[in-house]
This record gives sequence, C-alpha cells and structure tokens, in this order.
Amino acid sequence: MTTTQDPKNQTPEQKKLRPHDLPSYLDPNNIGPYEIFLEQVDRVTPYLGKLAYWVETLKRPKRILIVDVPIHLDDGSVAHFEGYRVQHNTSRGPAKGGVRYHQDVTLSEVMALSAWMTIKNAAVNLPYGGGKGGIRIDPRKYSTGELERLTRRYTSEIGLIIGPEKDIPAPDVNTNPQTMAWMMDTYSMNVGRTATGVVTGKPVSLGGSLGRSDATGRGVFVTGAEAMKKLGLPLEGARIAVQGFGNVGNAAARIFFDHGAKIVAIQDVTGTIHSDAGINPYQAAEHLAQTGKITGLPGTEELQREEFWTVDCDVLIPAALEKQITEANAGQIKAKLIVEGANGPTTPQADDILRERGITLVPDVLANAGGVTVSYFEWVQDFSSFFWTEEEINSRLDRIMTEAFLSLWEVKERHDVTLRTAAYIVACTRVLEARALRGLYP
Ligand SMILES: NC(=O)C1=CN([C@@H]2O[C@H](COP(=O)(O)OP(=O)(O)OC[C@H]3O[C@@H](n4cnc5c(N)ncnc54)[C@H](OP(=O)(O)O)[C@@H]3O)[C@@H](O)[C@H]2O)C=CC1
Ligand SMILES: O=C(O)CCC(=O)C(=O)O
Repeated sequence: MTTTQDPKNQTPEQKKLRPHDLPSYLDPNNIGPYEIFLEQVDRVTPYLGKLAYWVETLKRPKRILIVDVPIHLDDGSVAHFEGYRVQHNTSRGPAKGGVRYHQDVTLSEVMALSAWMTIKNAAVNLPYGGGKGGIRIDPRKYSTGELERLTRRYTSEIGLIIGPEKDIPAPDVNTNPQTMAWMMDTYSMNVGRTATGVVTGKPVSLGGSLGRSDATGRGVFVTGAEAMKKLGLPLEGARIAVQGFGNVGNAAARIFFDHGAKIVAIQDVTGTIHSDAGINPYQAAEHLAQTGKITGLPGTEELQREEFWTVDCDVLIPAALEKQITEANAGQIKAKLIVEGANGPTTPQADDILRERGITLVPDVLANAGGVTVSYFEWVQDFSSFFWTEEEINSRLDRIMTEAFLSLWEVKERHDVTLRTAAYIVACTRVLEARALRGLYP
C-alpha cells in the first residue's frame, strides 16, 4: 500500500523517499520499460501544482489481465502463449490502445505502452483513457491459421474486460487489419451481435476507417513538418533517416518523400541501407516485399546496425521499438530534430543528452498520436454508422495534430521544458483533473 499527501506538506524525510512503491508484480531489480514511464511522471510532478496530490494514480495501472492462450498448432500439438491486456487509466473515458505480437513482450512493456496511451490520448484531448495488449510470440514462426486461432483465443480471454464502451484495442507491432477483423468477429460471436466498435484499425469493408492505415505516419509528418517550421528547417531536400519500415516508418517515409524530403537511411530488423542521393521509399517497399529484406536495394550501401545513429541527417524518425536512443548513441546523433514514431524509443537519460545538445524532439505521445486519432474517428463512425470521406478524415487529423503541436510548443516555451515534459504537463493535468473531479468512490 502507498499513501499520498500534498507534496507541500511532506517532511524533508518523506521527500527523500522514492515517491512510488513498486507494485509487487514487478521485480524491483529489473523493472523494465515501465521504469521509463515512472521516471517521466517524476519529472512532470513539480509542474502539476495541487494535482500532484493525485499523482500516484498515474503510477499504478487500473487493471491488469494476464491470460494463458493455448492453441492447436498445425502439427496437432498444443502450444501455450502468454497474453496481456492492461488498462492503465480510464478517468477520461474507455481504455484505448493497440495489441502487439512480439517475442519480447513482457508485462512491464505492456504496462508502459498502456500508460503512454493514457498520456497520448490526453495530450491530443481524445475522450479516452489508456490501454494496451500483447502476446509473447514471434509471429513470423507461425502460419496464418495458427495466428488466427491465437487471436481468437486471446480475444475470448480478454473479452471479460474489452468492449466498445470499455476498452477498444487496435493494431500495433506485428498486428494488422486482418488481426482486428478476427478480434471483431470473435468478440461479436461471443456477445451475440456484430460489434464493429470493439476494435479499430479494421479493414474498411468491415467498419474500418479510410485513412487509418497511414494515419500514424501522417501524424509523424504533420508534427515533424510543424517542428521544422519552428526550427527554420526547409522540408524540400531535408535529409530523413527512418528506423523501422512497417506501418509507421513506411508511411512516414513515403509522406516526407512525397513532400520533397530525401530519405537517406532506412533500418529494419534485416539491416540498414543508406544513400546520400536519397532512397525512393516506394521502391524500398517493393524490394522488401519481393526479397524479404531491405538490404540490397540498388543504389544503396549497407551500413552496420550502430552506424545508423551516426548518419548525417536533419530529421531522425525512430519508428520501431522502445529504448533505441540511449546514453550509448545519443551523443553521436547528427539530426537537428527527432520525431518519435515509435512508443518509448528514447530513454530519459538520452532525453537529457539530446536536450543539452540542442536537439529538438517531438515525443511519441504527440508525434505518433495520428493513429489513435483516426481510430477515434473510426469508433465514432462505427457508433453513428455514417462514414466520412478520406479528405474529411485527413483534414480533421491534420487540424488536430497541428493544434496539439502548437499548443504543446507554447507550453514548452512558457515553462522552458522539453516538448515531452510539456506534453506530460498538459496530459497529466487533464487526467488528474478528471480523477480529482470524479473522486475515489464509484
Ligand atoms: N501501428 C500504429 O498505428 C502505431 C504504432 N506505434 C508504434 O510505432 C512503432 C512501430 O509500429 P508499427 O509500424 O505498427 O509496427 P510494424 O510491425 O508494422 O513494423 C515494425 C517495424 O520495426 C522494425 N523493427 C523491429 N525491431 C527492430 C529493431 N530492433 N531495429 C530496427 N527495426 C526494427 C520491423 O522490422 P521487420 O519488419 O524486419 O521485423 C518493422 O519494419 C511501435 O513502437 C508502435 O508501438 C505508435 C502509434 C500507432
Ligand atoms: O489506434 C489505437 O487505438 C492505438 C494505436 C496505438 O497502439 C498507439 O498509439 O500506440
């Protein structure tokens, strides 16, 4: 148990204490990605005024479900996988956030990802709390049939806590519109009605939204381009390096390229390619689809993995996984601007180095919020059964992302903090105001 009191009334002894006792289910010697989130909350607490009284509520997820997901493999044997759904906070609305399939998924990672969703949804003022799910599996090793059985069993197991008004999953790493179609179908069969609004990121023919597939990359572009204006960096000819060439990295690279920027490096799991003359991301995607790897694209040279961070570029877009920009490489980055397509790619220590070096960073909770913003549009469209044109979706998305960027930039300037701390100030204030108004009793 932990108790909180107004920080102003704390004794010097109390102030010295670590402000959060860890939940017992996390190993204090190896907390994992959730530690990054806890540190980010500690950094914002001094800016929360009286609302700091409620800050412990951000440090503890509201609800955690760990499920066993057994499936029949194609060879007739049975395999068991570990699945999670974490609802970090629901003070401002239903939980919302993606589902990740990856061999390195852990409870700590899903807790961190769900917490970042709370901050992201509040930072762009969507009427949601934060949630996230994951299954510890390397999906590349399993057939489509096995992945369908896995998804359906997982959906049934977490069916206890998801629903269009409770918690709405969506795609994340290694999940896609087909995964969402299976989730929607399984949930619908279990509740006895077609419930399109239970997940977003569905195929357009099943209640999905136009514009969702490129929305995260588009938001990375919109916020990145706004930051470039602030820094006086011209878009035309700007040199961009992208880590991760999946849903987010690919779309961001294409949209920057379409606006005259030059993609000088791309890295994915299979390797790193570089070209001073510029890489055509459409050709890179075609090459990846044909050969299964990014390397070997004509006109590019292959770099060692770590060399990616030292590439001469104006804008760096990490769009893969957490903890990529660390103390080890933050000092070598040449970019003037980093736009976080991925969730949690930069450690707090690397944040400090980048700030000292004068490198501007558009944080994940703002930069990659385009995806959940169009997910919100999809959910609204499903509820009203009235679907918008792609132009309407893109123009509403651009407006929300631009306004969020400009208002957070103003907070950053006013408090002389990083854009990440500015986003946390605004988001935590919104979440804790809701918490304080609702009180503790149901
Ligand atoms: N999809 C969405 O709408 C949103 C996603 N995000 C975040 O964006 C990030 C990427 O997600 P998304 O694009 O959907 O996922 P995808 O599965 O579509 O793509 C992930 C990409 O990252 C690459 N990758 C994985 N590990 C590494 C690594 N260690 N080094 C270099 N590249 C790596 C993968 O390479 P390979 O293909 O070779 O495995 C792939 O290109 C995640 O952090 C996710 O949480 C954030 C907001 C919304
Ligand atoms: O579209 C959504 O609901 C969530 C996407 C997501 O998982 C994220 O923003 O990290």
